[in-house]
Amino acid sequence: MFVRSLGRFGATPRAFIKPQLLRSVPIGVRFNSSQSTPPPPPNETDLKAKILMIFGALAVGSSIGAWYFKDKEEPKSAFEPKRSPAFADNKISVIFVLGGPGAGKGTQCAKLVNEQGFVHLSAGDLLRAEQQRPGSKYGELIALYIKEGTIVPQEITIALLEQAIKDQYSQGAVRFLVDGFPRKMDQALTFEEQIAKSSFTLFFECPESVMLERLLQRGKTSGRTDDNIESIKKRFKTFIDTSMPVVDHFEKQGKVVKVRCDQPVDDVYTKVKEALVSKGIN
Ligand SMILES: Nc1ncnc2c1ncn2[C@@H]1O[C@H](COP(=O)(O)OP(=O)(O)O)[C@@H](O)[C@H]1O
Ligand SMILES: O=c1ccn([C@@H]2O[C@H](COP(=O)(O)OP(=O)(O)O)[C@@H](O)[C@H]2O)c(=O)[nH]1
Repeated sequence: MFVRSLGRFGATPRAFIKPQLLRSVPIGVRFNSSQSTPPPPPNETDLKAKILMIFGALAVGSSIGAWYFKDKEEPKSAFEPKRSPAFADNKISVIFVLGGPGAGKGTQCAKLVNEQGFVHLSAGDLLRAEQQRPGSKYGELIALYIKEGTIVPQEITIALLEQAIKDQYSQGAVRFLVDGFPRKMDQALTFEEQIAKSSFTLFFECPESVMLERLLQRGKTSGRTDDNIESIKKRFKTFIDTSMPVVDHFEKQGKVVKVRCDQPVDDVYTKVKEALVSKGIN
């Protein structure tokens, strides 16, 4: 109500200025060039008094308006628009895949794609592709966030994911593994509100020492700007401080299945399949 009042009165005080008041302002610049001599300068005390009168009228007008409208609601449409996700009513199923950097999310997702017909969307891959897309206005920004191991503003990542899901959906895909996302609470809430509810989160638990070793190893060939010790330390910190609260959030809803991943790839995969079965996915 307060904000609405400001919008109504604060932005349009002119509605309360009487036209005759405007006309009576002795504006010195309003000088008729047909006059041979400029009119005498207005008396200063007179000028001040009139300016004060205008401000007074404005204040009184605003107060009267505010009082008049104070109990009146803005007219409501008969049909209040309902905010619902782009993919409501279980049109698609989305599994979030989370875990620390280097936990093996991408590796396991790739196996699920081959064997179970999921579409794998890695938020990190989408961001890296956007970063490299010629003409992207977000390229530099994304590069900076990735190197620093921080989370790219959600608007960018969610727009990329939404586009990718829509593209795939139009080709018939309905089962999605959304890998490395959501990494921050705002992303989790926005995605579920605007795109689709997640079925559950597959969370990979892995000791930091194992992840560090894997990332350093990956860094020898990945060409990634963040697979180096400085960036890795920052990524670990972001994971604990910013991403773990997301896992806790979904856990409270009973929507997390955890899998330990400090074992050989195929052993981890066996447990991944068991985890999916426990959630009704075969
Ligand atoms: N279970 C595993 N055992 C050993 N190495 C693994 C395992 N899973 C993944 N890796 C390797 O560790 C690195 C990180 O895996 P990746 O799937 O890219 O992790 P994430 O997507 O979580 O960052 C890759 O080089 C991958 O080959
Ligand atoms: O939703 C996301 C996912 C990824 N990233 C950025 O992309 C980087 C790499 O993420 P990716 O999932 O590719 O790699 P991982 O850290 O899991 O190995 C992260 O550190 C973030 O800087 C992001 O900002 N938002």
